[in-house]
Amino acid sequence: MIEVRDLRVSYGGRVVADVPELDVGEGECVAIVGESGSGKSTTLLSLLGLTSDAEISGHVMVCGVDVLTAPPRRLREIRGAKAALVMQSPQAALSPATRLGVLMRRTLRLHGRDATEQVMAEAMESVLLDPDLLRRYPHEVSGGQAQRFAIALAIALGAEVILADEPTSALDVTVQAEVVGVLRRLRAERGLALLLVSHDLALVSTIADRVLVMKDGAVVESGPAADVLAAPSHPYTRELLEALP
Ligand SMILES: Nc1ncnc2c1ncn2[C@@H]1O[C@H](COP(=O)(O)OP(=O)(O)OP(=O)(O)O)[C@@H](O)[C@H]1O
Repeated sequence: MIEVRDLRVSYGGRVVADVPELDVGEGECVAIVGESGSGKSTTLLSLLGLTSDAEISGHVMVCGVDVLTAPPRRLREIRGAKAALVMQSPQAALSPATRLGVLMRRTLRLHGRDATEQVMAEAMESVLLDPDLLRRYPHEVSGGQAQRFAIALAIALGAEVILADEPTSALDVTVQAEVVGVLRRLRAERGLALLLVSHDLALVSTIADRVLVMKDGAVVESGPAADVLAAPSHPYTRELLEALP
């Protein structure tokens, strides 16, 4: 689903992300962790060609598309459809005067998909949301429901990969668990691949198969999540773990 080799992203000659290898297969979850400014979001965004001012080199395949060489038309085909981006604050991205159902219908049509009540209801049910919520405005749902709606939108569009940037850090702890539960379920039931950016190692330990630890733009450690989190080999990873509450 995602295959990255020797990815290097720079702004004004300064390398902000240098990722030698990153693979996410069907049904897998890989997490990129590291402190603020370490290059996590830049890495994620560059996988969808969303770093417009950056100089980028390397090889990036996402859902069969060679992202760094593909024409814009090919990139638009995967963005938001096969590969969906889920951001920290979904409510900020939802238009305040548009009901959720209207937004879902418009988005489906924009991507040339059927927007039947059944398709929309199934997408809502896949994230454990009542389809009746489609009648509500964004301010009438909770943060956790809005985040699950963002995931439902991705599912309705046929997403095979979700790239999630701090998807739970704007939510309180119990609601975080709901969102993580939904993501786990989608992996198991639909083989959804998940690339997760987070600074929250407790969250990562509950969902990720593999972890990449970034510091100052470089990958300082990577491997199976259980190994990296149980016995970190790099001092920086140990520091991150010690900083856990
Ligand atoms: N458009 C841009 N122009 C110039 N520099 C940028 C741009 N976007 C990001 N950077 C720089 O790239 C570096 C990595 O930023 P990035 O947002 O990827 O880090 P991060 O690990 O995701 O941090 P956070 O957790 O705070 O989002 C930072 O030094 C940032 O200032």
